[in-house]
Parts: sequence; structure tokens; C-alpha cells
Amino acid sequence: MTQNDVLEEFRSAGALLEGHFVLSSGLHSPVFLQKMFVFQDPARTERVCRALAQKITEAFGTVDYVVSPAVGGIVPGYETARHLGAKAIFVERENGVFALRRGFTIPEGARVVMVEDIVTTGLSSRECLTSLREHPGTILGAACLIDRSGGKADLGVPLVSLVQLDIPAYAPDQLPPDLAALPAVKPGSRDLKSK
Ligand SMILES: O=P(O)(O)OC[C@H]1O[C@H](OP(=O)(O)OP(=O)(O)O)[C@H](O)[C@@H]1O
Ligand SMILES: O=C(O)c1cc(=O)[nH]c(=O)[nH]1
Ligand SMILES: [Mg+2]
Repeated sequence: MTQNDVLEEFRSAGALLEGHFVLSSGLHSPVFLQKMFVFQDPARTERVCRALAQKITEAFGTVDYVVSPAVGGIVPGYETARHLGAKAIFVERENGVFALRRGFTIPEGARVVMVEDIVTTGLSSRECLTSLREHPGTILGAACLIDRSGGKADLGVPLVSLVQLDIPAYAPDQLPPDLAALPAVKPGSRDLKSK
């Protein structure tokens, strides 16, 4: 799949939203990728995750465990793991901090890749990777469907993505006037999880 093919999947799923969005990081952006509109269609999800699995294999070789940050990472993590022949587990917030729960474990020597849906600042991915370092296994790297940081997000491990876009994101006190004029909506779930 080319970058355009992947973007076309998002576009035709109605997942490329324009307006005024407050992202999980608190940054404001005129664009939001509503990944759940992609993931509600299993056939579409299969197409993009098969392509991501191919990139992961090229970059990292065999993978035993895919670990994803909940909630957004769970569906693409599972589907990508299916194509890799790997297990799919996830971290979720416990008192606001990502942790492996539900009795999930990673065996000694397992080859681990973190799979995220979207990378903006990389904070969610870094938090996931930090929690994984407390467990056995070798972290080979990270992967995401769309890196909207334009390659600027530093996860501390190699990151492969299907699409790299440099989508503007602004601090709340630095909004361009045309963006400030629109009512802001906050589609993400980070606040919900910390309560
Ligand atoms: O790179 P970042 O600046 O961390 O932003 C990207 C993160 O934001 C979204 O998750 P969100 O926290 O909105 O929750 P969700 O996964 O439950 O949708 C998305 O799923 C990524 O995890
Ligand atoms: O940064 C985010 O919170 C974010 C951006 C985006 O485009 N899509 C998403 O689900 N989260
Ligand atoms: Mg997320």
C-alpha cells in the first residue's frame, strides 16, 4: 500500500475530519484522524494492518508479541499481530499510568513491537514503552498507522509508519485566528481514562 492508498482508506471511511480539535496532548489542530471510523470496518482494518505487518517484518524481523496502548491501539494491534503470527496484548491506564493488566505477561526472550494507531507528540507511545521496560522481552521498535508528527516524534526506539504527515498542531495560546474562530471539540479519551 502506498501512503496515498492508506490515506484514501481514511478518507473513504470518513475518518479525515477538519475543524478545530483539542488533541490528547492538549495541542489544538485543524485536522483529526478518527481512526475508529476505519476500525469499524474489519475489511478496511485488515488491509491497512496487513500493510503495517509487512513493514514491521521488513524493519524488525520476526515478532512474538505486539503490545498496544488502549484504547485506540487495541484493534490495530490485534489485527497487525494476526498478520505477524504474533500474540496481541495491551496496556491500559491504572491510576493514570499505562500497565499490563488482566494477568498479561511477556515471556523472557520474547521479541516485542509496540503498535499504536496515531502518533502526534509520541507521548502515549513513550508511556507504553516505559511500562514495557518493566517486563521481560526485547523491545524491537514501534509502529503506527499514521505518524502525524512528520517524523519529529522521538520514541527512543525506531518507529515505522504507513503514512508520515506533518499536520499542524498548536499550543492553546498560539492559535492562528482562523482556527481560534471555530468552536473546539475534544474527541480523544485521555481525560476520561484519568478520572
Ligand atoms: O502521540 P500522542 O500525542 O500521545 O497522541 C496520539 C495518541 O492519542 C490518541 O489516543 P488517546 O489518548 O486520545 O486515547 P484513545 O487511544 O483511547 O483514543 C491516539 O490513539 C494515540 O494514542
Ligand atoms: O493527538 C491525538 O490525540 C489524536 C490525533 C488524531 O488525529 N487522532 C487521534 O485519534 N488522536
Ligand atoms: Mg491512544
